Amino acid sequence: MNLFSWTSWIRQHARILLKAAGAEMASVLLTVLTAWECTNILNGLFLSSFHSLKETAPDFLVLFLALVFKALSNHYRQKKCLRLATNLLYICRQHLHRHILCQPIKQAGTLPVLAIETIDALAPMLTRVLPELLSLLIVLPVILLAAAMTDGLSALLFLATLPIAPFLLYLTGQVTQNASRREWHHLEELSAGFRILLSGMPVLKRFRQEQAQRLQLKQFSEAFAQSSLQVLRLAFLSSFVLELITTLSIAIIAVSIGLRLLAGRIDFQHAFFILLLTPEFYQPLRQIAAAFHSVMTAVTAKKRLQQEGIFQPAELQPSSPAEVRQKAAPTSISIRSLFWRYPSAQTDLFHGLSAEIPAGKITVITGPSGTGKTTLLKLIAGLFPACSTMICRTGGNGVSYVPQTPHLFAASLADNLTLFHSAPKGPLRYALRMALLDRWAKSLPNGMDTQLGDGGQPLSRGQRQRLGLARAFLQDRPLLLLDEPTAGLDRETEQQVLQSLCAFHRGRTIVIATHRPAVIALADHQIHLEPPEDLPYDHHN
Ligand SMILES: Nc1ncnc2c1ncn2[C@@H]1O[C@H](COP(=O)(O)OP(=O)(O)OP(=O)(O)O)[C@@H](O)[C@H]1O
Repeated sequence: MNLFSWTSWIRQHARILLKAAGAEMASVLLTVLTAWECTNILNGLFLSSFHSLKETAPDFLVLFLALVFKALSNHYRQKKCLRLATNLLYICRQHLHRHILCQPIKQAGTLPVLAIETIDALAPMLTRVLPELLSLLIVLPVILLAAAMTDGLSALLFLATLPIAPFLLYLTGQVTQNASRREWHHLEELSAGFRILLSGMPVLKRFRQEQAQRLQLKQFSEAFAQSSLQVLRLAFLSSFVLELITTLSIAIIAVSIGLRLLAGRIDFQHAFFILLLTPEFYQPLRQIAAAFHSVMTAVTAKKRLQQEGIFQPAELQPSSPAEVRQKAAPTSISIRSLFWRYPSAQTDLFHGLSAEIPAGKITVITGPSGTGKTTLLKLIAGLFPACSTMICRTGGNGVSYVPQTPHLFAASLADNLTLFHSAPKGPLRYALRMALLDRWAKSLPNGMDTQLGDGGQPLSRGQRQRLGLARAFLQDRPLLLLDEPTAGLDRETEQQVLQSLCAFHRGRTIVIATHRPAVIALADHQIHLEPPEDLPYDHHN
């Protein structure tokens, strides 16, 4: 994954990063202003021109405003970084889910760790480290410039002490990497151990062996605890060393200023100004050191996700309905000598099945119950792994599959329709109208924001099916696969749905598994499946 290939990542999030960088720039300029005002006030009150507090009032006002605006810009920058992190986690989870649905993950025991711990570990990288990296890039040059304009020697000392901390970070990073990798490995072992234990619990209980497993689980958790402690120890050590280095650097600069102040080679106002800026200069480095553990964890987590093959760089953008809404050539499908059986079955469901699905036409798959209509649709949709030479798709990419009972989430109607993507209102209304759900949606007290219960409560079976259809209309892909789309509908509603399908099908390929005569009558092409005794068969209409 190129999440941390900075060039592509920065390109994708350029706008939000620019806003965060703008806020950081404002914040550092306000820091310089605050330091200047502080020195001005102290200088005025104790050493020179001002005689009363009243005369310092304008400086106090500027100081107060600078502090307020600095807090606001910090808050704004933090908000932007949080948004980046949320976005990143959303994309990561989306890829993980896609990965799980497309190809089963080899070691199912690692799944909870991947889904929860590994992906969550990426967040602090953006919420804690990214703001500090931004600071590093913006704060350092600005403060260096301010120092150079005030006192050249201090600026030189800043420059000389600066590379020590990153060099140390690099060295500790090398050491910590292995420890962090071990920590993840033990966490995955522990999770897999739990999973196996839970799935085997009925058998273990029957043979009264459940207590015997405690020892192994104990070993797993101890190994994980040890490796976590090792990482924390290293992280603590690296933070301590960096803290020490930055404190020493601050001390060197403070001593140099103090000596020159005593010798009269620098005036109080400038010396105090530099002294106030010095901790600010090293602050981003200290923060990065404090978040060093998060960095190491995020780097290892990223590698772990890459190893699972969950991310491909080009796939990083979420595919929203709007993005998929592209005009592509309708798909044609060629099924050649398809052999297929469910892993748990004794016989082939398809034994040398051949059929053609022409582009831009409505094809129905018919046949007695249990002959594999649903399975064939799933194979075409790519939900089951089948050899690509057996089912060959040409034309536009993108499939919408509407199962017999579409899965509905305990979420708003809009989210159920868009599958949690954002979509403009126009296409949403169009999709609902095409699925004959527009009047019903309008009658709802909260319209599109109405919350549905788990499994789509309180929608009727027909409404659920039509909501599945509305999803497909919204996705607008060149190949539409429908499993019994009118099974729960009365004749009149069925006719209306079929009219919608006819209107929608122009330029798209539609494949419908059905028993209903009205749907069969609509088709341009038919594939009839026979029960397995009649094998082998060939279906060209
Ligand atoms: N997950 C599964 N594991 C094992 N066998 C399955 C699985 N799903 C379906 N089958 C079997 O595969 C055969 C075909 O099922 P499928 O649902 O594709 O048939 P269908 O023609 O769509 O049936 P219907 O018209 O009743 O919907 C059936 O014998 C079914 O029992």
